[in-house]
Amino acid sequence: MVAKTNILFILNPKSGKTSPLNIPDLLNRYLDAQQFTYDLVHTAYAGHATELAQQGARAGYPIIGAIGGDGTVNEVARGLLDTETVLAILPKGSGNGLARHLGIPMNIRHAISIINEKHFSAIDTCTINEHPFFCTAGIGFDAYISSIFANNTKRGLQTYVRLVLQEFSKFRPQEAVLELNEQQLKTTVFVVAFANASQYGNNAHIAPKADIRDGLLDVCLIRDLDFRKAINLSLGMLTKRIAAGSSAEYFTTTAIDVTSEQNFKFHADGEYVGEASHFYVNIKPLSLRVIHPKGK
Ligand SMILES: Nc1ncnc2c1ncn2[C@@H]1O[C@H](COP(=O)(O)OP(=O)(O)OP(=O)(O)O)[C@@H](O)[C@H]1O
Repeated sequence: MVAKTNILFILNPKSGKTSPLNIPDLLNRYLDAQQFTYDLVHTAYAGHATELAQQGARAGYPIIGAIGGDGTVNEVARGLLDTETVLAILPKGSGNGLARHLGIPMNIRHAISIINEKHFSAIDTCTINEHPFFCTAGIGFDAYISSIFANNTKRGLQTYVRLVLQEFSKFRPQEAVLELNEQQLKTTVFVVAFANASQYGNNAHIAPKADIRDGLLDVCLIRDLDFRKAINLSLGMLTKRIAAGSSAEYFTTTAIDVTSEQNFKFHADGEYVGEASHFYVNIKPLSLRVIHPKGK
């Protein structure tokens, strides 16, 4: 008899919608019991998922599943960097940027069926000032919104859109110097987005051409925006046509430095990290194994 693969699932009970999904029931019904057994643990605090993932990898689980949103996926994935352990994602957040990029279904039952197929490949991973990210990081307006969002009791897309509309007119772009590909660019910055995957989540494609296995960061620079351009840009993100407009400029690189006189707020995978006046963002090619549908 072939030994079954034991999966450790790490569930963030705080992520996603208020109506709780019965995860054990879904796993018992839809995870292929011929192939797999599983253990399920809950996170007890922010950051716990990284500790649990590291412990799980050391204990020899060949697959560790993150059940939550992008914050949870980030925490689990950073615990699996430089290990052989394969990440699985059961999306339960509101954004689910990495899952969407990889073609993982938003429906948990269907996402479990992707695990049953056991198809995985390696993807690139990135860091911003030593903070790992897997989907996108950024400085400027998107990070400013994530800093307010972090203190908000309500999460989800509606809250996010409300905050964007409320804060847009208050936000002031800042000067910065970008250094990449042996060139310097002194510019006003509304947003610089560093994209490993194409989207922020919620199918908002900030860098539609980003390829998660090409060893390159896609850098999106938005120098300044008025309200009319912001509406066009938002529509462009949702239709993957942002690059056709004039507000966003794109560069590809393996590493980028950003310096400024004033601090910028920054986020990694949508979670607010803090402020800094110097950023170093780089990419580590094919450094994380992830389960995803074949052909994605
Ligand atoms: N038990 C816990 N109690 C409080 N916070 C937690 C707990 N476990 C994890 N967290 C934190 O919850 C935050 C949000 O998690 P996550 O991003 O997965 O969900 P979400 O915000 O609902 O999804 P999305 O980012 O897709 O909108 C993360 O920053 C994580 O550190």
